Amino acid sequence: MEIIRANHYDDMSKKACEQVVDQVRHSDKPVLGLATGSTPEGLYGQLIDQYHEGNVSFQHVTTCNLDEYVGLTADDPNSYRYYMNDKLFNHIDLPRENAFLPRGDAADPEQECRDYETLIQQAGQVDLQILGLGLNGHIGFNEPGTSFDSRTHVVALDESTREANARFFPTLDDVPKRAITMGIDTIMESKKMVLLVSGEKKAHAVNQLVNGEVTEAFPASVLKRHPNVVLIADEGARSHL
Ligand SMILES: O=P(O)(O)OC[C@H]1O[C@](O)(CO)[C@@H](O)[C@@H]1O
Repeated sequence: MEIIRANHYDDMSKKACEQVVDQVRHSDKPVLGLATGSTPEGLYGQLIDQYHEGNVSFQHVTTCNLDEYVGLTADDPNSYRYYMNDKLFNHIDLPRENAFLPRGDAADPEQECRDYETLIQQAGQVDLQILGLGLNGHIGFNEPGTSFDSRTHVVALDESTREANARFFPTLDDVPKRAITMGIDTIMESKKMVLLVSGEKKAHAVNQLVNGEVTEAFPASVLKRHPNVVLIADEGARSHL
């Protein structure tokens, strides 16, 4: 795993933006795997700036997001579809029909998982996957204990994850209890991964990732088995290394 040392959050976002722009410029039909949460917001802001400055176009890009809450519709402000529209898709020239997330309001979430797997295969596999890191080592919504062989599936969210994400909802009770997430094996099929981590509160998780063993108890540790992973971590996130 290559570690790129960023000074601070904006620097991390800039360095991640360079990776994405490079990928988009040098592929005919790039497939980007995208993530939500607070961490990639700066990256998305930088991508919008690059687009407005005429440095990159997304007309030939397909995107597949990692996850979505079960039960939320696309127009629910807490859905990840809404987040992606608001933070990125509404501001760039990505054809909307090329922007995929699992449908949180699908009548049959299990079937939606199977359909999403098919969709990723049809898109032609993810060239570059953006990842954030949960405090407990989760990637996507793959919580500790998730099999490394997992494909896209419905998960029951850890209480700690619901609490961490409660800041986006009116109350903790409003945070959905289930989500659809790409599985770990699905994520590992990406050709390249860029893991973004910022801030001292993630320093413990970064240390466990870099120096700990590969174990299903810490899902992100699986990334050490992938040949092409870049960790972009700012000073706070690296403070326990
Ligand atoms: O970037 P944040 O908000 O710290 O979240 C880290 C990870 O947790 C999730 O938000 C899920 O809880 C992921 O989507 C994200 O990658």
